[in-house]
Amino acid sequence: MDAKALWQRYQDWLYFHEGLGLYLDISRMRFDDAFVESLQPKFDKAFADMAELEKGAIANPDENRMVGHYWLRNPDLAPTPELTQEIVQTLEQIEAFAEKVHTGAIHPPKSSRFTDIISIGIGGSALGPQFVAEALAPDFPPLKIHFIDNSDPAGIDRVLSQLQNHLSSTLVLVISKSGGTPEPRNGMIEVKKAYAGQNLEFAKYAVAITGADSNLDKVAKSENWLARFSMYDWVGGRTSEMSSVGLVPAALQGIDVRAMLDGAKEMDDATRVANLKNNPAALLALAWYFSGNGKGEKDMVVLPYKDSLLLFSRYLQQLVMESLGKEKDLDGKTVYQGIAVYGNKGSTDQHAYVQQLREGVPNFFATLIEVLEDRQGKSIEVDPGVTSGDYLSGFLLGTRQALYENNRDSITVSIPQVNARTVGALIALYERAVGLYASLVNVNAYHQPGVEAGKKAAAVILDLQKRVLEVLQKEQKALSITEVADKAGVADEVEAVYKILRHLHANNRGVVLTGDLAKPGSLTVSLG
Ligand SMILES: O=P(O)(O)OC[C@H]1O[C@](O)(CO)[C@@H](O)[C@@H]1O
Repeated sequence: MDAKALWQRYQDWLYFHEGLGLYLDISRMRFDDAFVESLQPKFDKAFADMAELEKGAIANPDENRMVGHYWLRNPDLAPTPELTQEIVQTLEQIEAFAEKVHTGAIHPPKSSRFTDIISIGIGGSALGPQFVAEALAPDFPPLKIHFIDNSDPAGIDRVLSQLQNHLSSTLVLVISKSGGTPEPRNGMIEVKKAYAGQNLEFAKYAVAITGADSNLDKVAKSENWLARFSMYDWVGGRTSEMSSVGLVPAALQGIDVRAMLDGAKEMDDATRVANLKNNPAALLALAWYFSGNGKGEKDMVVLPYKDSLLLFSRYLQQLVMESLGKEKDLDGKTVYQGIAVYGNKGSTDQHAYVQQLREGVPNFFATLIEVLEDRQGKSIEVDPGVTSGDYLSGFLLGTRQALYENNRDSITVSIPQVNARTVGALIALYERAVGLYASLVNVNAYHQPGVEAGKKAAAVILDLQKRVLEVLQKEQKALSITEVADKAGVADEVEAVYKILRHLHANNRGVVLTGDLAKPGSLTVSLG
C-alpha cells in the first residue's frame, strides 16, 4: 500500500473515544473488507453472548457461575437489587477503611500510623494490584506497598528483611478469592511467624480479602483480624482488579479508586455497543482473530512506551492466556486455543528482543501502547528543539513503521496520560476484548481447568515426599534411590524421588546423598 492509501486506511479504521481521549489504531493489521464481513455473524453472536453475560447468565458453565465484573463499575447493572447494594456498600467500606488508616483512626498497636503494606496473593490476586501500584501509586504514597506473590522462601525473606524495622507499622493484606491457594497460605504463615518473632500480634495487622466462608475467611474471623473484605464468586481472579482485590490496596496507596471505576465504566459503555467499527474491544478481537487465524497462530507482543505501564504486559499475560488458553471448546471439541502474550516496555526492548521482531521469525503481532503526555510539566531539550519524550515517540513511530515495512502487523493504543481513569479504561478494554474473542473462537473464558490440574500435580509430589521420608525413617540405613522408590511403592516415580531427595539434601533437611552427583543412579541416600 502506498503512503496515501495507508493514511486513508488509518483514518478509516481509527477509533477515538472522546471522553477518555483514547485512540485505537488497527490500520496496520492487514485484513481486508471481505475478512471483516466474513466475521460479522460470529460478532453478532459474540455481542449477544456478552449481553446475556451482563444480564447475569451463567457465563461460566463449568463452575456454574455468573460473570459479573462489569457490575463492579456500574452496580445498577447487577441482576438483583441485593447485589447492587452489596457492591455499593463494599466500595463505601473500602473507602472508609482507607480513610481511617490514612488519618490514623485505625492504627497499629505500637505506632500512630501504618506506613507500609505487605500484599500476599498470587495470579489475579497479585497481578492487578501490582500493575495498578506501578502505574498509579504516588511517589510518596500514604502507605508503601510490597508484594509476596510466590512460595519462594528467598523472595519472602527479601520482603521481610526490607521491612524488618517497620513491621510494627506494616499492614498485611492476605488476598485469595478461594482462600485455599497454597502460595498465599504459605506466605501468610511465614509473615505471621515474622510478626510473632517481633512480639507483634498478627491479627492486629492483618486484613483478609477473600470469599465468604473460605478457609482464609474462617481463620481471619476466628482470630479476629483487623478487617475482612469479601470477594464475590461471580468475579473471576483475573478480572478482579475492580473488586476488593484491587480496590483495597489501591485505596490504601492513595489511588483514586472512583476514577479508576469511572474510566472502566466509560470503556464498558463503549465496548457494549453492538457495532464492530464503533466498539474498540470488538476491533481488538477482530485484529487478534485476523492475525492468528482464529487459532492463536501469532503471539501478542505488548510494548507499553511508558515506564509506569511496565506491568501491563504481565497483567495481560494472565488475562489473555488464562482466559483463552483452553484445550476444549464450549462443545467439548479439542481445539488447543489461546494467544501467547509477552512483552516488557518500549523503547527499552528495542535493545533486547526487538531485533528479532524486526527481522526474525514473523510469528507475532505487536501492540504498542502510547502515552501522549511525556511528563507532568515541561521537558528540557536534550538536542536543540528535541526532548527525551520526542525520542521515545520517535522510537515508537519508527518501530511501528519498520515492523510494517517488513510485513509485521501492529496495533497502537494511545492514551492521553497515565491516570486512574485511563488505567481503568485499559483494563476494561482488554477484559471485554478477551470476552468477545472467546465467543468468536467458542471457548469458556472464565474457567481455568489447566491450573487446577497443575495444583493437583504439585500435591502429588508433596505426598511423595512424605512417603519417601517415611521410608528413610523406617529403614534407618543407606539406600539407593531405586530402593527408596521401590520401598515407597512408587517404582515408576524414581526420577521424582531423586529430585525430591536432591532438594532436601540441598536444604540441609536431614537427607544426605553420597556418591557421584553426576550419576544419580549410583547415589546412596541416608538420614544424617
Ligand atoms: O485468589 P486465589 O483464589 O488465591 O487464586 C489466585 C489465582 O489462581 C487462579 O485461580 C489460577 O491460577 C487464578 O485464576 C487466580 O487469580
